Amino acid sequence: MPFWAPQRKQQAECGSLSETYKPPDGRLTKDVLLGEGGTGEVFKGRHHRKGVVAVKMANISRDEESVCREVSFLRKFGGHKNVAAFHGAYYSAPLNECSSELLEIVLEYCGGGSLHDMINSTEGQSLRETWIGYVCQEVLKALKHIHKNRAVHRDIKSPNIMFTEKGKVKLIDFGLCWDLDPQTGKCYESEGTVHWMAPEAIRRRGKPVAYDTKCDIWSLGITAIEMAEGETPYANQYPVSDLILNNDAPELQSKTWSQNFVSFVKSCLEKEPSKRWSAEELLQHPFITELPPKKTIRAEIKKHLQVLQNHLTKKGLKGAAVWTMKKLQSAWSFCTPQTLPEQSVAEQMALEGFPSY
Ligand SMILES: Nc1ncnc2c1ncn2[C@@H]1O[C@H](COP(=O)(O)OP(=O)(O)OP(=O)(O)O)[C@@H](O)[C@H]1O
Repeated sequence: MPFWAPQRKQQAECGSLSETYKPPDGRLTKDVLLGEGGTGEVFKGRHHRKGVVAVKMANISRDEESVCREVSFLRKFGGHKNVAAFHGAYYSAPLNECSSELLEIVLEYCGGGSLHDMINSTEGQSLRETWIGYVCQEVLKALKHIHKNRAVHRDIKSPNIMFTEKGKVKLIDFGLCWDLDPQTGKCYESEGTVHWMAPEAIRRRGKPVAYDTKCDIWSLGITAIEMAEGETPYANQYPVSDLILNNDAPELQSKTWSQNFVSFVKSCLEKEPSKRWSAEELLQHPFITELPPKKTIRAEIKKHLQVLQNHLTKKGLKGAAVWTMKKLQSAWSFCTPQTLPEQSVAEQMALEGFPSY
């Protein structure tokens, strides 16, 4: 059992987890690693009924409570069209004494990658304004639904916003999602990823925090700046939490953005939460209502994602080819006193089926 595994007093609890999350009644395979977070690795896989899926290998030995909470929120919100659909969670017993108990959380596969990756691999790290509006609109729809159900996501940021291959927008990572207190409508734990956190959700020394659904709206405003300018405010500054607390609300830096976009960001980034717009109100903001037809934007994004994907594949193959070339060169230089001329290596690689560039 790993050192971080909580001591489980009741064996029954363990038994009940395997009872609640029975193994799939068919095949669930995992192949390519898609990403990794604090909860565990995420693989591309195949589900016997759902076809291609994403499988999040959540480590329950490390933090059972938060994994089970994430599953319950996925169950609750996974039916919304802007949330990666939830297809089930399956218990996986530790393989040996050193491995952990896992819950295999099966989700809709988002083959277009994350918004974070898209921003970083787009030239100038800046997205078109209409694309930014479209992403915000889709995230706002998910947030309106979550907030109506008196919950907060608390981790809205570009790595948690995914695209399908068709350019649809899906929210992931409900690990920090929380039900608001039924009496007060507030949340009292300071949680989130600091660069995207609303000022009221950041703990000031010695003072308790209390915040509501508006914390997600602030994070969306920061994500909008990220899409426009390639990075969050205070990206390379320290300490970020003090800067968020003590400075005026961040704004778009460039003067080239439209008035509608500037006003949208301002409505998301009001430091006073009661003045900050709600998801429902923002869906009526002209930046959103005056967007071109969704079909048009989605087609543009789909094409862009394909170009990025092709570029990455090429780069990946090229990387593999260079690695093989170096390996072959070192192997041959070991056998023969002289290093083989590059052309011979290239010929050998062609024989091995590597494409030429
Ligand atoms: N449904 C999905 N389809 C495709 N890729 C996914 C999917 N879900 C997650 N990923 C990939 O796996 C990564 C980690 O996923 P996720 O954010 O859910 O994990 P986490 O452990 O909760 O992360 P964190 O530590 O940031 O909270 C994502 O950034 C993304 O690249």
